[in-house]
Amino acid sequence: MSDTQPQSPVIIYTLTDEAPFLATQSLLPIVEAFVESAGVAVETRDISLAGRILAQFPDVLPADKQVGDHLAELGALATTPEANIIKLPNISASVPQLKAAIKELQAQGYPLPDYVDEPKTDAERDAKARYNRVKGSAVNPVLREGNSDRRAPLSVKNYARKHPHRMGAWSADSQSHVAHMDGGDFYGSEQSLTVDHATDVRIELVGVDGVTTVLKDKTALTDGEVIDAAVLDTRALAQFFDAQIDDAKARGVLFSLHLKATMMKVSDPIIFGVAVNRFYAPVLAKYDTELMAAGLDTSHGIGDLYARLPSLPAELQSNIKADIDALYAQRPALAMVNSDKGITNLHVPSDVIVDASMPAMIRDSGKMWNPAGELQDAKAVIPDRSYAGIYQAVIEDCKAHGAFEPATMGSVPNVGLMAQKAEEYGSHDKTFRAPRDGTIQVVDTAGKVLLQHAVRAGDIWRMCQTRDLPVQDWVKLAVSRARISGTPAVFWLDPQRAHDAQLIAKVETYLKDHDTSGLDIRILPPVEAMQLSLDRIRRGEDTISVTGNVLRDYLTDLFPIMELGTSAKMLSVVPLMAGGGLFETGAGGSAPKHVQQFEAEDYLRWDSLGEFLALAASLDHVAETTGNAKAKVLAAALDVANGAFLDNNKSPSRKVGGIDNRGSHFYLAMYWAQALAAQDEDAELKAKFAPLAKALTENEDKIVGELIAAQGKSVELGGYYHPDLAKVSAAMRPSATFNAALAEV
Ligand SMILES: NC(=O)C1=CN([C@@H]2O[C@H](COP(=O)(O)OP(=O)(O)OC[C@H]3O[C@@H](n4cnc5c(N)ncnc54)[C@H](OP(=O)(O)O)[C@@H]3O)[C@@H](O)[C@H]2O)C=CC1
Ligand SMILES: O=C(O)CCC(=O)C(=O)O
Ligand SMILES: [Mg+2]
Repeated sequence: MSDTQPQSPVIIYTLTDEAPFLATQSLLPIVEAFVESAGVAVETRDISLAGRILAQFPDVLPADKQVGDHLAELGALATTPEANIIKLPNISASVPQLKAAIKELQAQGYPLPDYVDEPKTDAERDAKARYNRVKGSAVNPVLREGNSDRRAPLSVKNYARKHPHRMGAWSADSQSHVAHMDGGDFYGSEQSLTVDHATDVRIELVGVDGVTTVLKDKTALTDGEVIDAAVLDTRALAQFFDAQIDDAKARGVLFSLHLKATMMKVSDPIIFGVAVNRFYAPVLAKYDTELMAAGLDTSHGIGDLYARLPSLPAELQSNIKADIDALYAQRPALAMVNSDKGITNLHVPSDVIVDASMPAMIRDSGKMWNPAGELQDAKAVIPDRSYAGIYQAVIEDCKAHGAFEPATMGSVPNVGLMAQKAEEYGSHDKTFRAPRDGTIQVVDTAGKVLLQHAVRAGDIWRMCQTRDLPVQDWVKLAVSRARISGTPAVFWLDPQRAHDAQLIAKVETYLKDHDTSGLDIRILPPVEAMQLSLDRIRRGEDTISVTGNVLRDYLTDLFPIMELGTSAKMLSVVPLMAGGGLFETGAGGSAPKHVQQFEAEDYLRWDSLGEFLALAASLDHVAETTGNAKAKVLAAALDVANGAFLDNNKSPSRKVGGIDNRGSHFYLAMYWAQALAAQDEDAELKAKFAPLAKALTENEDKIVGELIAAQGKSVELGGYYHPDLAKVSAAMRPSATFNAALAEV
């Protein structure tokens, strides 16, 4: 870049999946029309599941069907000061989702290889290895080169207080509870240490048979990083599930399993599979030979059994189905994902994801849907003790004091340790299912054993890394948020946990690097931190939660869902350690059920407020880092527009006939143009947007009429994972009047 020809700042807007992707086809043309007036370029990059799959096969696809590896490109960009990325939620694919996406792409004429569960040839192994790269949470860890700052902006919090969402009432005799193991879990077996110099380690299994197998030959450790390892005893896990199945039956509550099989893509599908194996044990044992021959893999859910049934003789199929139905009569009822369609909690591992599923249960009086389509008390099974206790604390608090009140409750923003694949969410390449009995050990280049566990075949062992610079950055961010907001900040760390004990030492050291005078900064074990935060929100007081990567994920759905009704309304900023900015939109997912509704009735319920907030933060970042005064004016006007959007309650309503996502985008554009026309800081922008403000204001009824007239019929998008762009764009921009007004800018 030369001094004479400065490149214009670039905002990267990501193209993802499902509801946020659909919404983008309506919002992006608006964003472009506004942002380019500040000399800021908006570019897109495709990080959708389909895009990520295609990017793995440049050698297989014909030239006209090849796509670049946009994720790798953005991952590199995130480590530079120029990064300014708006990241929408994307699918973290389970294997059933991955297979469905591959099938769809093949049907569209992409000559992709199949995903073979048990590859036999080199070509099959190569294809599976490539597919594994896009499986699970494959995007966020690559882009998150910084820690996270998630909170409800004041305007959003005020809106929620003024228009409180409905919270299900809680009764003191609710039977709902959390069940976890008492031993044999990761929590109980964790070992941890801080390495005092950079080194490489090897992970190996020394078998009781005397044979040593290298599980991962090299992992680079940096000076001062914390490493830990833990093992989950899968036999203890199976016994635990058996006991919980019996207990749920005895108490007459739903059996419900809450894991993060998407993000914890190696460990949690195995745990999920053990639960499926135990719940359906009598049927799986009876037909073991046939089901194994059919290729059943229960870590993909009982849905995998139904998917494989067609390959069996008709009579066998109906016998298996009848036996499963008979088993349901003896088992506790399962919590349902979709009771109309008979989709249970154990069908697909990506349907029930703990960060969103537990808050939804707490919001609904501690109940979940039963097979009859009614709400019922549930046993929430969260096997590992590391984080299960926090949910039990919330349940007990609701039983004692009733549901939380959005109109009066305080807020719990979060500062989360996330950078450089911190903690469990970076452990996938170091997670193994023990192939044989023996000892798994972590050995450095000098031959010293740093960590070791005795394992039995089938146990799940994992190692995590937490680098030092991210910890320093996290402590700094926590102090800065506490200072700016004047709010107490609590580090949720458990001295009984080996890993947390190492972090506590670091936090105590690095807090001394900052001026903390007058600040209330504490370190508390998670359950106590939860209780303190709950007591305070009931009094209307705010408390910053400063947490590791997993609690960051859990708490930033839990508190927003209680406070705001949804995590879509969160501001979610990742100040990148290299100086760039990553602006995530909301804290939730991609809401697949919204797509189903759109296809059925041309109505998109997705709320893009998270995108609006991210865009304002991204423009602010442009202004701060490049001195672009027009970007500053645009950002300030967008803030005003977001306020008007909330005050006038223009979020999508839930049903056909109200304004949906597209209508909400029109209102954002109108308020933004009005705010630009009303400001006097930049005459050029004022002149440019005054005509748009006038056109949109005068045509409000006409445009809303056109947008509502489009609703109420089915829509065909030419694909689910890889829809036809022209069809989506046409469906998402049905108002000719609005489109024409935008085109004038
Ligand atoms: N950052 C990312 O990339 C993330 C991606 N995911 C992915 O999203 C998918 C679904 O995950 P799940 O755990 O079910 O989480 P979701 O957040 O998608 O679902 C929970 C519920 O949150 C509400 N919700 C979330 N965002 C919005 C929005 N913008 N507008 C309106 N409602 C919203 C809806 O609830 P209601 O109907 O009650 O209003 C939704 O059904 C998975 O594929 C997962 O991998 C998940 C989390 C983060
Ligand atoms: O990456 C994912 O799969 C989910 C991310 C998530 O839930 C979060 O960051 O809150
Ligand atoms: Mg989350």
